[in-house]
Amino acid sequence: MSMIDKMSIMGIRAFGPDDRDQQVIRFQHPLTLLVGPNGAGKTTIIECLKYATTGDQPQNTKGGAFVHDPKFANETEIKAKVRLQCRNVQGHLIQVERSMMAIQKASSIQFKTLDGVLSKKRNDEVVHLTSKCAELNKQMVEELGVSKAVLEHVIFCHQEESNWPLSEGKSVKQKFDDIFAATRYIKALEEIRKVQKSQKADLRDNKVESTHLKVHCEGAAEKRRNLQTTETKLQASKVSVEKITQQIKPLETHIIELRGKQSKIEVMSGQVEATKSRLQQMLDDEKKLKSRIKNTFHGTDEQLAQLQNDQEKIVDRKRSQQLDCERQLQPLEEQINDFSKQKMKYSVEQGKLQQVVKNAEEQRKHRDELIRGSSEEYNISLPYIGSDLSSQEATTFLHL
Ligand SMILES: Nc1ncnc2c1ncn2[C@@H]1O[C@H](COP(=O)(O)OP(=O)(O)OP(=O)(O)O)[C@@H](O)[C@H]1O
Repeated sequence: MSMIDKMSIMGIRAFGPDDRDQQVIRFQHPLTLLVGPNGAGKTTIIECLKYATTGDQPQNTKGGAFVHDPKFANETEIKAKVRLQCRNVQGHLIQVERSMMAIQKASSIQFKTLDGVLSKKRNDEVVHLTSKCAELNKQMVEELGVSKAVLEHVIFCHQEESNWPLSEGKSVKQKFDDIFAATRYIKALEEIRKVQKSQKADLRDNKVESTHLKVHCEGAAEKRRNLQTTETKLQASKVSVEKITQQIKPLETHIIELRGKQSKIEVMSGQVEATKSRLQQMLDDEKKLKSRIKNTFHGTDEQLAQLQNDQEKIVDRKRSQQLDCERQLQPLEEQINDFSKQKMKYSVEQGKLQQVVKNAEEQRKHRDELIRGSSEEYNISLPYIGSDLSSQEATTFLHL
């Protein structure tokens, strides 16, 4: 629980602005009673407590009325300061200091709020939070663990406003709502309902999804098991493949050797085939030769050799005779050639002459027609009318 230890006031309302005017109030626990005559400053102390904790000045003090009046001090400038020392909700010592300034102008007082500072011990080190860099009022609410509404309307309630529970219902309700943070609570409830609703929807979706996921999980587990089995099989297969590969290696070498042998055998079988076909050819030749042999020789090999020798000599002689004949034949062939050429020449001449004869025959026929035509025209009787005219007859006709 938070607790107020002491507070010093300077330059607020009737409290003077000089250092010697500074008043320090030590609060007793569990209860402190402020007793004094009217105008002694009891209300001011409560106002200062509220100001120090919430940062709020009393109502109707805008324009610097909360600060000690400069006219009273015969000063143009008054600096007011409230310093409050207390224990926060964790029991740690904290101190808050707030300052204001009132400057006397010709016809009015200018008011300024100066920086506030919250000092706090953290790990044996004093940390200062200024109102420049932190939200001092919010920080104080957190430190004291009491809401601003409670500080304002309950703990440090101004005497002039202490009758608020008797005021009209709407404002009473508003204050109670603020004190009990009902508005926030209602908002929070609404928010919780919204979140609950959305989470229920999410939950429904998640349930459906989880059903699907369960199915997927089971499927995945099944697949994982299958994968494991397959991997085991694969491993075993790899081992056996390795073994077989090792066994195959010498076999491959053997196969290479066998292939070499096979190609040699193929070459040899080709040679055998060729030999066989040659043999067959020779057998056929032998058969043919044997069929052409009319008289079988029954003598010895030497006699056969002698006979062959004789035959070769005869063949040589015949060849020499053939050569002689060929030599004699050559001029005869040349003569035949010349004769052929002459024959060709005569044939050409014969053709030409035949053409001349044909032309002469046509001219003669033409001549005969002319003679017959003339004899008919001039009524000349011809002895050989109707048959071809001889040259002499034609010449005779021309000399008539
Ligand atoms: N701006 C100011 N400058 C100087 N003095 C001021 C200023 N405002 C108020 N005062 C004086 O401060 C005193 C107010 O004191 P306060 O109201 O705190 O006394 P109180 O003890 O609460 O009196 P009561 O018992 O009548 O409520 C008054 O004497 C008033 O004249």
